[in-house]
Amino acid sequence: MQHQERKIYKRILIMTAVPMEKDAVARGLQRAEADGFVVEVAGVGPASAAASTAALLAGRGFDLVVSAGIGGGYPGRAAIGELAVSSVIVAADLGAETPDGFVGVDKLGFGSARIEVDAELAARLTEALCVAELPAALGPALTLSTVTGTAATAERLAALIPGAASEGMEGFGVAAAARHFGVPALELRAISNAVGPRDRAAWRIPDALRSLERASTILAEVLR
Ligand SMILES: O=C(O)c1cccc(C(=O)CC[C@H]2O[C@@H](n3cnc4c(=O)[nH]cnc43)[C@H](O)[C@@H]2O)c1
Repeated sequence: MQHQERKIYKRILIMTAVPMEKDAVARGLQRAEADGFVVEVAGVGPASAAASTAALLAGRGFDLVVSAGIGGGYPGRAAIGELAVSSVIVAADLGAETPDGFVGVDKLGFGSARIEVDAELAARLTEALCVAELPAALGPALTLSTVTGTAATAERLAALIPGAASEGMEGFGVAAAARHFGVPALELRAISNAVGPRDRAAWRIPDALRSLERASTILAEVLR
């Protein structure tokens, strides 16, 4: 097996989209009696997330940024109430629509829609969550500006990004800001809904916030 270097992170910025996610993360960190963490609200969507994260990273000495919140889970990969840890963060709608379908920026040749994460940390966090009886999937975390609301789009995205585990609206924005400052990023989603046909009544936001709180305790323990 290839040896993966274990990096030590001491100053960690956690970006959530909304205050209720920030509060859940803060409760989890408090239970772990963690220090070195700052939790902030980024706003909803990749642009707001990137701008807020960049403003916080400028000159503040953070060495890891985590995008955390509730999210959609891809069927068969992450169920409601479970967790999803990013193996890579992907801007899934960054590209061009053509008569033959969607073409991503990588293929178009103007940048990349993928931001790599610290693979060793992602694997270690996923394992620690599972050991704590918080089922967690390790896989691509997709960022979209529009929440997926049809089976056709969910199937297209799952085929486009094999192994897609979660969907959110901020991860790539947070990670793009982190990359700009040379800081590694990770995404952690607590699943509130299945990615697929829109069924707002089936969303389980309180359950996902409870999972996010528990996962934040484990995140602090893993980073300690
Ligand atoms: O449509 C509604 O009534 C509604 C009410 C509350 C929240 C929403 C959202 O769309 C929340 C977006 C927010 O949550 C994340 N999120 C949660 N599930 C997903 C998803 O399946 N796909 C993308 N994003 C999701 C997202 O990161 C935002 O921060 C709607």
